[in-house]
Amino acid sequence: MKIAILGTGNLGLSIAKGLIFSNAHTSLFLTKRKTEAIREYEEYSKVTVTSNNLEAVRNSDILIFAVQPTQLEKILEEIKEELTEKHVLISTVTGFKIPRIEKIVGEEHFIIRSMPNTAIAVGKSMTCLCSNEKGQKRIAIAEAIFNRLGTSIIIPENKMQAATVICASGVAFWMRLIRATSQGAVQLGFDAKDAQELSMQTCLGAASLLIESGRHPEQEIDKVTTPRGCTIEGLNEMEHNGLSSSLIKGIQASFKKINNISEQ
Ligand SMILES: NC(=O)C1=CN([C@@H]2O[C@H](COP(=O)(O)OP(=O)(O)OC[C@H]3O[C@@H](n4cnc5c(N)ncnc54)[C@H](OP(=O)(O)O)[C@@H]3O)[C@@H](O)[C@H]2O)C=CC1
Ligand SMILES: O=C(O)[C@@H]1CCC=N1
Repeated sequence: MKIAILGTGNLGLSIAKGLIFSNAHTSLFLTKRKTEAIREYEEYSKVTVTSNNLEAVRNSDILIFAVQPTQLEKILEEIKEELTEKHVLISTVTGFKIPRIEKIVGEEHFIIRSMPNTAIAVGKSMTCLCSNEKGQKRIAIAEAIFNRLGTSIIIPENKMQAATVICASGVAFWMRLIRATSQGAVQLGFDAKDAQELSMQTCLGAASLLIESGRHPEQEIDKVTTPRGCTIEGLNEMEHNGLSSSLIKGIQASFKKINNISEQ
């Protein structure tokens, strides 16, 4: 696949790393205006680093846009005359809806919105996808790319904001939970390095149990909570202090904010 990432910042570079390390491209163009920070990626085979978006578009079939929301309109205006029927446009830009993209480049193009997360750099992104009507014919290409870099699901566009909160912001939420449990482990006597290892691996194991068994979290909790034991003691103390409620409220606040941003 001839792929271009237009806007190789945090997310764009995470996608690039995932593509490079899974050998998913036949050529990969990485663009940004100040290229010094990503110049080293030219060492990888079939990777071109450039500030020239038009060159990247001309030489690629799949265009992944990973600029900030305020930068997307400008870049679409810049490249729209270069678009042909071979191009599949995949936007990762938060809150920038498909009709707005169509208004700039035209409805005749294959347009897909994707919401990956930064775990794409290690091939573990949960990515949500949706498309315009035309794009339905090419969404399998986006699935193929993002399934190499984790897991993907197709959702209606009106759920993209919610998906952003749960999956993209979600990485930050889970990081805090890992940090908090590491801090707890340090207080119980582990050094910081071991504490983080215990916390990360336990988190991975818990998620893997659910993924592999298909069971509900409470079924797994029942297996751990010995009557009158330490697990239920700790769990109930966390709930008295609002663990579940605080997470749900945080998710709601995040969702409210994302809806406000995309109305602006
Ligand atoms: N971070 C995340 O977890 C997620 C982010 N997103 C979305 O992805 C998008 C990117 O986010 P993020 O990576 O964090 O943002 P960054 O600011 O890190 O990256 C944007 C990049 O775009 C480059 N850029 C800006 N204008 C142009 C241009 N005209 N031509 C070429 N490159 C350009 C910038 O570099 P330079 O200034 O050198 O040009 C910068 O490196 C956002 O819309 C965000 O909402 C979506 C899912 C998850
Ligand atoms: O925090 C944000 O607004 C963006 C969207 C999801 C991840 N980063």
